[in-house]
Amino acid sequence: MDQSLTTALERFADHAKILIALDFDGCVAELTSVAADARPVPENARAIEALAALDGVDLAYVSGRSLDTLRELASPPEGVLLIGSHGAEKDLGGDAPGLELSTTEQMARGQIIDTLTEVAADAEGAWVEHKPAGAALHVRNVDGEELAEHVLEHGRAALSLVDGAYLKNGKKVLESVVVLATKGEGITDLREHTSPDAVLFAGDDVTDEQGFAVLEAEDVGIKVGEGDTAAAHRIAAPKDLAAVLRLIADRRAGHSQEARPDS
Ligand SMILES: O=P(O)(O)OC[C@H]1O[C@H](O[C@H]2O[C@H](CO)[C@@H](O)[C@H](O)[C@H]2O)[C@H](O)[C@@H](O)[C@@H]1O
Repeated sequence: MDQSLTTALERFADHAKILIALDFDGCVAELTSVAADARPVPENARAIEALAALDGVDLAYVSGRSLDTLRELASPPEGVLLIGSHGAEKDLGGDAPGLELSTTEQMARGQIIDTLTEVAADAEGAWVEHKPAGAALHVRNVDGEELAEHVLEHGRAALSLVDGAYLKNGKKVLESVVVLATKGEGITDLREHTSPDAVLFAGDDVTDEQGFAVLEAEDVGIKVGEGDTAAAHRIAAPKDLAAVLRLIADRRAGHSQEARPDS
């Protein structure tokens, strides 16, 4: 870990109340060719469990996955807050109703699924994930970069004819949703809900940039992997996240036996 990240994490860990918000795929879990096979890297899962047990720490997943899928794949410890569907779904621990689509949105979602299913039928390896607010066209298993990009382009063109379909690009995936929401809005909701002194957000994909965009001076943004980013810090891969989380947990556990510096 480079010194600037270590210094930022130590400063972050010393705040009395912190929020740690984590993307799932490509951040807590390695990317997999079968989307349903994604699971937290075991060291990351252990570090998340350790943090969840500490006072003054709120943990959250901020993911493009649906809430149901996120719960199943991530198996978050009790009390972890969940933002799903790129901000369109929330579980902040209360009785708030789940995502409810209007009749128009339901029709648009149906058209998105039909449109992407037709596109995928033309390309071996492509498949469509049905999601609460839309659908995702996956091309990770399409043979060849050029063909995969062509399938995504076909999807974008076909979706341009669907009223109310908003597009989100990701890693080997084109998502289309009927509810406009972002991870930035999700992180802002989490900040309002938990009132932390500082927020850490880590993510690997294009949609995570909207999360980094809402971070403030005391916050820490960590990009996982390669690519342009607004995050101030970077780690190479999901397996490197555990060291980040452990540093925070160890420093806070150490301080809990003495007075916390800023409390
Ligand atoms: O915001 P995230 O938690 O990172 O979720 C983003 C999307 O992740 C999933 O797709 C990605 O991960 C798959 C498993 O590693 C991989 O096969 C796929 O190519 C990636 O795009 C998920 O299937 C989507 O629904 C999420 O929106």
